[in-house]
Amino acid sequence: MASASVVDSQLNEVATKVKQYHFPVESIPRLSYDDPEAERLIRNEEPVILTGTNLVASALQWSPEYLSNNIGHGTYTVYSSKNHKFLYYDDKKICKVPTFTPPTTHQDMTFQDFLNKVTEWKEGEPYNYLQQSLNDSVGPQIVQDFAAFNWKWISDERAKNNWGALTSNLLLVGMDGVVTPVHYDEQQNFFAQVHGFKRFLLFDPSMFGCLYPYPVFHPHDRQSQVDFDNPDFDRFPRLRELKGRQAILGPGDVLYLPVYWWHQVESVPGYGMTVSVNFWYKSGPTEKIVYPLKPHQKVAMMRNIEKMITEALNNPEEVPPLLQDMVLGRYT
Ligand SMILES: C[C@@H](CC(=O)O)C(=O)C(=O)O
Ligand SMILES: [Zn+2]
Repeated sequence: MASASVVDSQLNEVATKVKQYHFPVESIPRLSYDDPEAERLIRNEEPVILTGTNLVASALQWSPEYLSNNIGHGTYTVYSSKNHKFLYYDDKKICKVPTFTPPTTHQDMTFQDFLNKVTEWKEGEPYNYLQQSLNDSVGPQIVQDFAAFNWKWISDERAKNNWGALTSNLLLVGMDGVVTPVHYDEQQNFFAQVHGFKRFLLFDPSMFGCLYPYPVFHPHDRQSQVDFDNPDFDRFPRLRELKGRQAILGPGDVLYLPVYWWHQVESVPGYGMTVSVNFWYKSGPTEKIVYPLKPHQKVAMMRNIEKMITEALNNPEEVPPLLQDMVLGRYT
């Protein structure tokens, strides 16, 4: 397990290697977990990298090899993609878009089979990304490591910020260079980096108009239609206004990723496989409506309006003309 100073020097090196895109990025603050400023940012639903939480200190030994030797012989969901991008889709919504073709496939396999696929991988073959909620199928050593997470710290954070229940811990084991393209989630997230380095690109909820998410009824709901590697400024002109934030995480780092914040997550190419564990929490109730509404509240409102219109029309194809009739030439 690398010391904090080794991780810091590696982070500086990684920062020089990550891909630059068309938009400017500013760094997310990197603060000790007990810094009052860190607490203020979390309270204010702004992202912050936390050091020293020891949230997953017991998992810093979770190299892919350690996991292969200790996770047991249960099966785990492994996604495969023809390229390094893993664009999420909700298979329950495919029925709404008959022409939809899933960009990835997935199958359940043992961790050992997954690791064999990765070690035997050759250029041109599909990329693989293990993404599985941690459950009781893991071996006793992993259970012991999981139980030793700093649950007191994270439970105190949940209570202090009045969040809802922990919904899941996703174990993420990625090949070198895999990317989860830009999207937002509807849960609060403490994202713990365990092995290897990940670069997050973050965009605050007010950037909704620059990131052109798929319609809510689409299988790619919550995902941006934009491809940062091939930005289509004709189709998505407000992409030019995009301003991003960046967080580079090394082993032991925890990123507070606020609900509705857009993020793209990259396993930094050339730094090997990555292992992460996220902690998704239901967001808390809105204590009191304060005007003007915050951008993420407007996103939630837009989602509800889209859902209501789609349901009322009972035909996704009628949604675009109705919304255009409502807006074009009247509000534009
Ligand atoms: C799955 C993860 C992305 C990644 O680590 O590839 C993510 O989007 C999240 O934790 O909200
Ligand atoms: Zn996410």
